[in-house]
Amino acid sequence: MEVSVLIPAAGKGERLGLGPKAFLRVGGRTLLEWTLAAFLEAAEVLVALPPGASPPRGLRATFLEGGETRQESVARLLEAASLPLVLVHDVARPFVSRALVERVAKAARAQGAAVPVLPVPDTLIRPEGEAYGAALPREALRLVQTPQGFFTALLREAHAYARKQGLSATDDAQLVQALGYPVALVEGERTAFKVTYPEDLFLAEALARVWNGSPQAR
Ligand SMILES: Nc1ccn([C@@H]2O[C@H](COP(=O)(O)OP(=O)(O)OP(=O)(O)O)[C@@H](O)[C@H]2O)c(=O)n1
Ligand SMILES: C[C@](O)(CO)[C@H](O)COP(=O)(O)O
Repeated sequence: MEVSVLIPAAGKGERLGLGPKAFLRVGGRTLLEWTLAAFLEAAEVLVALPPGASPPRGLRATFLEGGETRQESVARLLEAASLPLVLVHDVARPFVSRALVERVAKAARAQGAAVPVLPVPDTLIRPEGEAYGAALPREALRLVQTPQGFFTALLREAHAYARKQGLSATDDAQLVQALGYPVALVEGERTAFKVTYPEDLFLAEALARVWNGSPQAR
């Protein structure tokens, strides 16, 4: 697939508390190894590692040092990208299917920017102090995932604009939207959840035992 895959993997994993998640082993493989399995057809894979981390041997990827924030890590990965389409995917989402990768790549190739989203399965509220507060219209809301796909030139422009304006965001789509460029939505996958908190390891260990690259339950 003629895309540059950018894997921000330089995070400290502070909420999980077990060090950088890229090297966390689940089901006998690191999260980085699980993640790279979905991108074997990509023409180029670039991975941002924590400062001082030794690049793992035997993996088909180019490694560079990440930055202080996810946004800075992606900016550094972007500098090294050589193809006109990029997919940006968190190493913290190791169980990503090739079907999702292809779905995002297809939409990004057609529209310039695309991200996977999921409906919100729980009631969502805006608390008022310690009180319940107000319920939000969850049917109008979506959970955003990665991989996020973009024309490389568009994402470079978005990061340059963000640097100039002092904008920071939790994902790349927000930076592209800040340029006034529409971001398309495609169906995400609940199995592409982000390993963030200790309890997520129960889910990751269980999924690792049955994961065959497809998000469909047996
Ligand atoms: N300076 C940073 C911070 C985050 N990331 C990456 O961004 C993705 C999503 O971030 P998150 O889940 O928050 O990972 P961490 O930053 O490691 O987690 P925490 O916030 O709990 O420290 C992860 O793949 C992480 O490695 C990165 O490349 N560079
Ligand atoms: C990019 C992302 O995975 C989209 O949902 C999310 O914003 C990353 O958040 P984090 O706090 O950096 O884990």
